[in-house]
Amino acid sequence: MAQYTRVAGSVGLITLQNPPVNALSAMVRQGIVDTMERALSAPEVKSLVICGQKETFCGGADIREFGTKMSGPPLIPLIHAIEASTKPVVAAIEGVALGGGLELALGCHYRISHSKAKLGLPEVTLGLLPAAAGSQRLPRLIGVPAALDLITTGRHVTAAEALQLGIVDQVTDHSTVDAAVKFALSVA
Ligand SMILES: CC/C=C\CC(=O)SCCNC(=O)CCNC(=O)[C@H](O)C(C)(C)COP(=O)(O)OP(=O)(O)OC[C@H]1O[C@@H](n2cnc3c(N)ncnc32)[C@H](O)[C@@H]1OP(=O)(O)O
Repeated sequence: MAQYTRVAGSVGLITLQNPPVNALSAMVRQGIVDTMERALSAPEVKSLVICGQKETFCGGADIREFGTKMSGPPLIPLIHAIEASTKPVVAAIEGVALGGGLELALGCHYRISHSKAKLGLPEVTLGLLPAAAGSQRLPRLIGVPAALDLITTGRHVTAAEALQLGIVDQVTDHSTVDAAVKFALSVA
């Protein structure tokens, strides 16, 4: 699921909650849809931050649901709705942003990463390609050669490399959520 709180007066904070890596289960996807709707319809909320609980952003699709019947809202329109949000959305990336987790972050307008975070599109290691528009958003953000490298190798990049490539906008050694909330206030 996803928890919604309002912080710093005008920032809607959406926290993904699905231990151990906040994977995008049906309940988490539904939680994102519900909390986004709540934040977008609240006039006092001017910008949003999406983070994961327990210092991990998101490990991607929930591998425990592989081979089960699809339920809950699909990921592609959900990420599109975030991208289309009239209120700026900032991803606060700690731990990992992998697969669908990075695709979710790529749909946000800005990404702030902790210095120890790892980001990547490891779908190829499962015999898949990024299917939630990561294969379009990543090349748009960092160019085709760098995106092709990440998509075809599935390698994880450090926060420092992600900053150098242009995947993230800022890296912090301190509280990523605090940095993302400050950033969200500045772009509201
Ligand atoms: C439309 C399609 C959208 C998206 C496609 C995808 O997202 S494909 C999936 C992409 N994600 C991955 O491939 C991530 C796979 N996981 C890892 O690489 C590592 O587990 C990770 C996250 C780097 C953590 O590594 P670490 O060595 O720290 O721990 P460990 O591998 O032992 O994992 C800890 C527990 O987390 C569980 N877990 C990991 N990933 C997922 C996941 N995606 N969904 C559900 N659960 C996940 C793992 O099973 C361990 O559980 P445990 O009960 O402790 O054994």
